[in-house]
Amino acid sequence: MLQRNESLSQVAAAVGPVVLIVMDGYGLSKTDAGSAIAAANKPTLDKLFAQHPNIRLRAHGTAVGMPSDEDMGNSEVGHNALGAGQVYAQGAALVADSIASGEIWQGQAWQEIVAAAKAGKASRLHCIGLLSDGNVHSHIDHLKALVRQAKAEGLRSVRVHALIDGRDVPETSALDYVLPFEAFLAELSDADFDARIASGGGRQCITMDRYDANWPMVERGWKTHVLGQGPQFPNAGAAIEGLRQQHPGVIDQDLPEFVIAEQGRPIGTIEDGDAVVLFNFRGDRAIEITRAFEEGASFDKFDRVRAPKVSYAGMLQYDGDLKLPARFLVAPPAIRNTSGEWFSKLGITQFACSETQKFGHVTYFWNGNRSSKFEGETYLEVPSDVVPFEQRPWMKSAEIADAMIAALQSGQHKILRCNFANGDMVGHTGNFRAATMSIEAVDLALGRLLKAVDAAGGVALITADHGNADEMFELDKKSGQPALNKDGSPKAKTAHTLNPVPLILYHRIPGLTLGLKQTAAAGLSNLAATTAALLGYDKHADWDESLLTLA
Ligand SMILES: O=C(O)[C@H](O)COP(=O)(O)O
Ligand SMILES: [Mn+2]
Ligand SMILES: [Mn+2]
Repeated sequence: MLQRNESLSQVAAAVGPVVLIVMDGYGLSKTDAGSAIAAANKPTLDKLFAQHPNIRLRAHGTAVGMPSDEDMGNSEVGHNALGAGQVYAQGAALVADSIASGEIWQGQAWQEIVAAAKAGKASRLHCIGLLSDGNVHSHIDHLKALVRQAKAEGLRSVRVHALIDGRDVPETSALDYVLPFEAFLAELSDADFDARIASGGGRQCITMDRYDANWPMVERGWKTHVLGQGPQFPNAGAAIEGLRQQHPGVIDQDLPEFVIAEQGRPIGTIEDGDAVVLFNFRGDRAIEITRAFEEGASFDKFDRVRAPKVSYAGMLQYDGDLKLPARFLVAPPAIRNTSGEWFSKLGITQFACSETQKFGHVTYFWNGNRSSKFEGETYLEVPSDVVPFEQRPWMKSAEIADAMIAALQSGQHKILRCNFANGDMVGHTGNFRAATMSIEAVDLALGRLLKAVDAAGGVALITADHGNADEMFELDKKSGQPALNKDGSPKAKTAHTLNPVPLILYHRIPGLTLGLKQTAAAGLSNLAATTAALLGYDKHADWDESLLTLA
């Protein structure tokens, strides 16, 4: 149980609602070079930083449960840490460890996959997933381990369905992964074992939709991977080169689908009796394609044309409540005692809001990858546009602000949380000007929202889950200046950054002076206890400490 803290009782008595605002993709860069945040006109944020207590939080690497401090943060691990108040070894680390110890191969799930593939006509394993070392959704080393083990187990054939990244890694780096990987498969192949890439496409074009935003993307992936429909190429390297020629200027994540074929016949359609592993470990973008494989005749999201009877496994279980998928190779982190759960147990009402693209971030990820609500929680999803976000950099920031303001005015919620997707979603497009506008849109929304916080006598904690818009250009490691393309233009960066994020404490409650303490370890996981402190409670024993200070 969370205990009341007497020394905080005056604070709690003075504080109305507590508003938690996540500016997705808003990092604090060391330099203004290439920062869309530095370039943005953002009077509200400027004032917040100048006039209100603010500190830096660690939002990457081991501070959020990633294997190493070379790993950038991401929305899953960031929102898990924010909501759970603690840091768990995350999917990336759990899978790497399980492979290193060999435990993954001893597990029942893998054994069943091997047995099923062997029993099938083609002795074939399909591996679908994101082909990069981004370590956000997947890691190519995990895929290589799967292929090696498939051979060691005596399977005769592996087909890889490669989603092209360019979003968690440099924007046109596809061939840096595809070519060595095709060489790796060729080297492993022999008279008894045949491993090849069979299909693929840009991750923002096929298969990896999330939060039911765009099912036609998943349908396109299904047609590509399962039915073998799409433009044909002799191998994936040729596919990338060919598609780039056909679609000049299109970056990797947006490349259309491709199918590898011999004499006009796709080499790796998915058939009855095959085994399929989705080697992504992160859940949000893995759930829809998993449903397409696992659901029976009631599946109504698109016409599958043919639903092969396969043995399917996820690298992890993506949703523990929905048991999706039923079979998984590595157990996900068992995230317990989240702030959502404990505040709910205390009868504290909670409101969570974002637009579709980040809706699951403030609900499912926030609550430890749990898809059902805790008692006293109210969720509101603002439907996202289905467009390239560089065309609408304001996204739904105004509507989210409207919804939060209405929720504050209703007086029904004690804790309200929201996510502004802009800095991240527009940051991922690599479009500097649009990213600058995206930050300006957040600033405008924030200005309105904070007025409502004042009117309600509330306190706002404003933070982010990781950086993105803070570095829109690849920076030269030595000079710190933007790296240049051959034509002298700066090299766009689409991935997250390793920068810390802000935590700003905002309120205008008369007579109340609060501060934030900057500690060396201060990170996203300190937010839950800080929120509890504002409400007059000691933290849960599992949570990292509160950063609130009293004057
Ligand atoms: O899925 C994505 O869009 C990127 O891989 C990571 O972005 P997110 O972690 O901010 O969602
Ligand atoms: Mn994010
Ligand atoms: Mn992102």
